Amino acid sequence: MQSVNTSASSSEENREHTEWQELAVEVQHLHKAYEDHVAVDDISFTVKKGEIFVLVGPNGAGKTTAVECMEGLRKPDRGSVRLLGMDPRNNREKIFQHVGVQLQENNLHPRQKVYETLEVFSSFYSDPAPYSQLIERCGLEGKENDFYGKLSGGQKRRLLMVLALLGRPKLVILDEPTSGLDPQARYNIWKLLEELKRQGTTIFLTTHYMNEAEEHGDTLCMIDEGRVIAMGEPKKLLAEHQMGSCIKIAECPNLDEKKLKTFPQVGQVEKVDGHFLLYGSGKDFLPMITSKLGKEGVTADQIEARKANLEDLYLLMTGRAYRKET
Ligand SMILES: Nc1ncnc2c1ncn2[C@@H]1O[C@H](COP(=O)(O)OP(=O)(O)OP(=O)(O)O)[C@@H](O)[C@H]1O
Repeated sequence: MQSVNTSASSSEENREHTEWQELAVEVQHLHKAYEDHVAVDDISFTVKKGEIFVLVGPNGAGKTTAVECMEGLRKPDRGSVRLLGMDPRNNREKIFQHVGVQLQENNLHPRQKVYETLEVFSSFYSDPAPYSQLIERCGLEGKENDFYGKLSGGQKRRLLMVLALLGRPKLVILDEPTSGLDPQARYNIWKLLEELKRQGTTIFLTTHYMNEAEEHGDTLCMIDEGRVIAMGEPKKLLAEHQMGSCIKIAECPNLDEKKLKTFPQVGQVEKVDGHFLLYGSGKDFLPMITSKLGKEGVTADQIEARKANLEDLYLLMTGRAYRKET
């Protein structure tokens, strides 16, 4: 009897240990308020080692606050954060050696040259990555002798990315790394992040670009008003919400949202600026709906069909109107 119990408990411990070893980030019941304004309201998620985890949400949703709590820069009111098994507020030195964090733009001195900044940051690590390769990958070659303050916004952002990667981190935390970058720079940054992922680096980032989240994210976490509203693999999230295809229909006197919702295989219906958006899935969804619409007097030129995407889901879940910020 005893040996069964021992083995059960040790297998339980092993399971927990293995689970823990597979996690790069664990955020549990995180809560943070600024005076009486709750910015992060009881959010929990885990990031598996080696994945790209994307946090999205409207302006003011609480992403940066959550990221700053994760980085140990803000003290949560409640809840816990573990990065590679460590509390970021109590293990700053160790975390710094293994977790690459993208600094804010105003953290660097404008009169320091790019190469001086890189030299200083390299000296913090026992085995830094060769910065010449990283600046080339981030499109900053030739800028080594420029003052930081003279770089463009996009170049500054790319330098901050290089600094985050200098220590060969196991985990990288990036707040809107591709924001404000031109399409070529975005493409190159994603190529680099995908390569790091293949080498085993875990990547956590926030973005407003839903196409990037859909294309590169292994797991997506959507927050709104400080709370998690959807989480999972992008493709599975779309499937769960029956968002395979989107049919845009011009408004027509015979149709309303209630009626459209009764059509077969329809998951979601939205009325936007003089037309309806009808989301659904199933292999005969498009021909069936087109035929049903034809019977209601809708002509082919009043219908547009396309694949539904994560931006559709995001807009559906977070709404299209601006929120009043408090
Ligand atoms: N230092 C602060 N003091 C008071 N309120 C703050 C502070 N920082 C953020 N807030 C408020 O907390 C809420 C969440 O802000 P946060 O910056 O975390 O959102 P976000 O999702 O990162 O937004 P964005 O996409 O615009 O960067 C907002 O309502 C914001 O006004």
